[in-house]
Formats: sequence, C-alpha cells, structure tokens
Amino acid sequence: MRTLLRPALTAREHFGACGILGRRAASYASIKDVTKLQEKKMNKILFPILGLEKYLSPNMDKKHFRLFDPSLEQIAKAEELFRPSDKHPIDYVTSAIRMDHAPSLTQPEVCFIGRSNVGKSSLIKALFSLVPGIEVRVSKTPGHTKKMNFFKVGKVFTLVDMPGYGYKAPDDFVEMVEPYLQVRKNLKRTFLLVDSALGFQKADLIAVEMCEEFGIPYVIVATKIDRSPTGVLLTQYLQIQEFIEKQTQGCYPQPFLVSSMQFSGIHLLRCFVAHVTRNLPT
Ligand SMILES: Nc1nc2c(ncn2[C@@H]2O[C@H](COP(=O)(O)OP(=O)(O)OP(=O)(O)O)[C@@H](O)[C@H]2O)c(=O)[nH]1
Ligand SMILES: [Mg+2]
Repeated sequence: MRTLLRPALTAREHFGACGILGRRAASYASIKDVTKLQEKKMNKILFPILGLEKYLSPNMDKKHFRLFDPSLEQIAKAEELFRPSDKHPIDYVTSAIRMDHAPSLTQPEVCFIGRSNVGKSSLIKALFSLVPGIEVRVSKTPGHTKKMNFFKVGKVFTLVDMPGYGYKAPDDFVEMVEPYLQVRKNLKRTFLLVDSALGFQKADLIAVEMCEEFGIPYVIVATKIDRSPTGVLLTQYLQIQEFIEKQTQGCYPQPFLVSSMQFSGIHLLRCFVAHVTRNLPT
C-alpha cells in the first residue's frame, strides 16, 4: 500500500533569486516573436525534443517522440486562448485546502502535480506569461504552494496549481490532493512534473501509481531542461519514455520537455492544454 508522498527527499535544488522569466525569455512568450528567430533557435524553443532526436540511432522507433506534433498555425491558435481580453478574462479564481472548498466549475480542467520545487508554479507562470499582472507565486524554497490554486481561462478551461509532494509537502497534502484527483469530474488531464536532471524519484513513482490506481489520464513533463546537459537529458528522457510504455496504462506516451526559464516547450504545452481541453481547432 502506498504511503502517499511523505518520504523526506534529500536532493534539493538551490537557485539564485533570479526571476523565472528573464528578460530574454519573456520576449519569447509569443509565437510571433519566436518565429522571427533563426530556425535552429526557434526549434529549440518550440520543439525541444528535436535537439535530442538527432542523437538517436536512425533505426530507433521514434513514433512516440512527436506523437503530438501541431502545426505553427495550431500553436498560434492555442496561444490566443492564453491571451486575455475583456471577453476572455484570465485570472486567479480561488484557493482550496479541501475538495469541498474547490470551486464548482464545469469547464474542462487540467492540474499540475509533482515534487515540491520541481517547477509547477513556474511552469504555470510561463504558460500565463501573456497575462499582465497575474499572480502565480514561485519560490526557491520547497513547499511554497500550500493550497490548490485555481485559475480560470475565460469560459474555456481551468488550470490548477497544486502543492508539491515529498519534501516539505503541506501536512494536509494527501487529504487535499487525493480526493481532488479521484472525484473531480471535469479534470481532463493531470500534468505530472519530474525534474529532467533526476528523472523519476521514489515519490514520483508513488504519484504515478496513484494516477494509475485512480484511472485518470496523465502526462509526464520533464522540467528545468536548461539545467540538464544534453546527455543527461537524453538518458532521462529515454528512461521515462520506456517506463511509460512498459509500466503505465493511463499515461500519454510522449513526455514533454520544458524550461520555464528559457521558455522552451511552453508553446507546445499551451497547445497540448488546448488539445486536451478540446479547444484546439483541427
Ligand atoms: N533553471 C530553472 N529553474 C527553474 C525552472 N523552473 C523552476 N525553476 C526554479 O525552481 C524553483 C522552484 O520553482 P517553483 O515553480 O516554485 O516550484 P514548485 O514545484 O511550484 O514548488 P512548490 O510550490 O514548493 O511545490 C524556483 O527557484 C524556480 O526559479 C526552470 O525551468 N529552469
Ligand atoms: Mg508551487
């Protein structure tokens, strides 16, 4: 029986107090600006997996590398969902520490789970980088997000930032998050974040087991790829992919790679969110 997400993990990351979206990364927030870049740089930001593919043997089956492979037009359409307007407000709604405090919303919902400090809030902040003034708090101190934070994207979907599990998880983590994942009817996809330099840790495997047990659809996102040397990233990526293929039922076969710092993979993930919430035109 799993003892959910309590083990004290030792490996901790410490960073400087730099803003998560540096000045340069912030200028990549819109696809219009990214497409002005040289092709190589553009691909690095839009499709970070391309940087790994070239190291693979030509005989390797790459069908799961770009299972989700939208066009630039689709990425641009998805971006419009993440751009607020009077008719399409994007904002924080509320926080909840128990499922019965969660807002009753009917639109499709996606949530972000992962070990404390893995980069959940930073990723959400990057996804919402086109929303002036939106507050998504990030911190180098693990265990910063203490509640389930709900953000409404017009009438089209809701996005939920979760507290982290493992080291310095809030005491009521299990009571808060497990029932949410189990009973939230409009939850369309759970994004399970793992650190790209470390791959699956013990607590991540427990989280995978939990998603499998609840039978909810989920997808793995490898974070902080700017900090992983290519060799490490490739090794972790292939291990994650093999694990998904051999040991999971409900996990999307393609892991996503992101750096909220350098903005890589963020556009693709916006597009995937649009896709799983049925907002991506074909
Ligand atoms: N280099 C780098 N650092 C990142 C990235 N994403 C997040 N960080 C850093 O990692 C630390 C934790 O980020 P958060 O987004 O607050 O992590 P979290 O998963 O929300 O953490 P909890 O709320 O504590 O569970 C911060 O110091 C971030 O600046 C990234 O893509 N690259
Ligand atoms: Mg957080």
